[in-house]
This record gives sequence, structure tokens and C-alpha cells, in this order.
Amino acid sequence: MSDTPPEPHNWGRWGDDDQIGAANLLTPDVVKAGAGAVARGRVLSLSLPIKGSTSSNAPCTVPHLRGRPLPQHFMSIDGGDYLAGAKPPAGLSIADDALIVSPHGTTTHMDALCHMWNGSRLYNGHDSARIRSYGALRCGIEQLPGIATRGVFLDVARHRGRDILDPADRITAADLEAMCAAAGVTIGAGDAVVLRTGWTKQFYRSADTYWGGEPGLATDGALWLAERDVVAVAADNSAICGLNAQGGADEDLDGDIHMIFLWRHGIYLMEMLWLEELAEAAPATFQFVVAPLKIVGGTGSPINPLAIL
Ligand SMILES: N[C@@H](CC(=O)c1ccccc1NC=O)C(=O)O
Repeated sequence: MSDTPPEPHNWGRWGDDDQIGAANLLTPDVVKAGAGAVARGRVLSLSLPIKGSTSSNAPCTVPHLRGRPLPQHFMSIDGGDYLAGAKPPAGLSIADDALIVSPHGTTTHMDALCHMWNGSRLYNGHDSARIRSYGALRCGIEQLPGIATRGVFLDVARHRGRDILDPADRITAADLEAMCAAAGVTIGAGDAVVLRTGWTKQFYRSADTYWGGEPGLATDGALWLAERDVVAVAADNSAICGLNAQGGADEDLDGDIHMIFLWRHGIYLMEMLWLEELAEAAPATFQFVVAPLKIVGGTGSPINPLAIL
């Protein structure tokens, strides 16, 4: 059990009460520089569809981690109610619905800083006993208003001349350095880095292959990004790190990607993005805009990140 993280980390950097971590890097200049990365005025969604299943026998239609519940989407009032005799209020027929989503395993999502920790302390030393069945009283997702900054797109699959990386492939600091040099981009404080592995496409080809491991970021790659003071790291895989055939991460706790980003540095993670249209447009940089739902005490949120090219 460890109560203080190994170096390097950001604990105390923005004060002992800080709950938003690297979002402190989103200064007015950083936000304006993000807007300055818009060249054509084209808006792309980087989100998978949320497609509900209301039956355990329903086919697996959206990428998800093995064993995690699929989104549940129920109509609460629909055309059938009126056909059965319900009277539309004031002559207006209204359709309404309800959604149950387990964000970390079944859809494009952002992790709150309270999502993972080690020992008895959350990011910045907050007491982990503050995370209870009623929600997280520290570092919940509602603490983050949103992120608007420069996005840096690193298409690792294309860099290696591939459409989809192999499950054993790991993205190293040397890869990141080589891709930035090739694109002429210097990653700086407050940037959001978007990594493409192609892995989400694998689900639509074969769910069994998708669940048999996944490519992802290596420990030295994570430390390299943290050193550059990024606000967030996003990827199209489901854990940012690579996973082995048993569905677990291989790193020890000091090298674990979620520990390095969320727990040690307060850097936000976004997983299960859809990056295929972005890969076609292939911008080196763009404006990245995303906001979580204000789920009080939430460990994360479904998101629809936007790339504005
Ligand atoms: N997005 C998922 C996946 C994940 O992070 C994960 C899944 C299996 C084993 C290890 C994981 N992350 C480890 O750092 C989660 O947040 O639970």
C-alpha cells in the first residue's frame, strides 16, 4: 500500500485542495491557441454510437470490454402509448427515453480523477474513503467543466504502415518522438494528445480478437507525455495501455498507465474513441473540445469529443 506516489507526480502543484489536476494548465492562452488550430472549420465527432440493448440475448452491437454490461436504452413514452389510448398533452405527442450506461467499459468516455488510485489516497492526496456508494466526494467528474485546447493527432497505426496494430504492439516514447518530429509538432503544456491504434475497428471484424488483448501505450510513452504537461490523453483502445490475452495490464503499479496519468499527474484519460474519419482527414493538430456530463460524484462520463479541423 502506498500513500504517496513515486516521482514524477503533480501532487501539491496546484494547492492541497486541488481536484482538477492538469485542467489547471488550460490557461486563456492555451485555450486560444487551441482555437487557433482550426484551419478549415470542419467538425468531426470522435464518439462511438451508444446503441442500447434491452435484452441479454441481443447481439453485441457496440465495442465493449468483455463482461461489462451493454448500454440499456428504454423508451419511457412512445408512439405505442398513444396508439394504446394515452392522450397527448395539449395535442403534442412526446417521445421520451431512459438510458443506463456503465461508462468505463461500454462507450466513448472520460475517466474522472477518482476512477483509479493506489493505497488510501486519491490524486493530490485526497482520502479515498471519500469515495463511497453515494459517489465520490473528491475528484468526481463534475469537477471538470470541460476541455477546449489544441489536439495533437498521432496515428500510430499509419506511422507503422498498418491499418490496425497487433494486440502485442506497444507505443513507446521513441514512437511518440518520431511521430512528432515527422509531423513537425512539439507537444506542449495543456495539449490533448489523441492516439490511434485502429483497435476499435477490430471489434466490428471479430469481437473475440478484440477481447484477446489490445495494443496500447507503454510506460515510457506515458511518462514522456506526462513530462510534456498534457491535459489529457485519448485513444481508440479501451484502456490507453495495452492489454494481454487475459484482459489485464502487464505493468506493475509504478508503471501502470492509469496510475501515471490519473493518480500521479491528474491527467485526464478518454478511451474507446472512434478515430477513423480523423485518420482520413489526418490533421497534425486541431481544436479539441469535450465536456463530461455533470454527474455529481461520478467516476467518469460518456462523452462526444469534437475535433474541429
Ligand atoms: N477503461 C477501462 C479499462 C482499463 O483501464 C483496464 C481494463 C482492464 C485491465 C486494466 C485496465 N487498466 C489498467 O490500467 C476501465 O477504466 O476500467
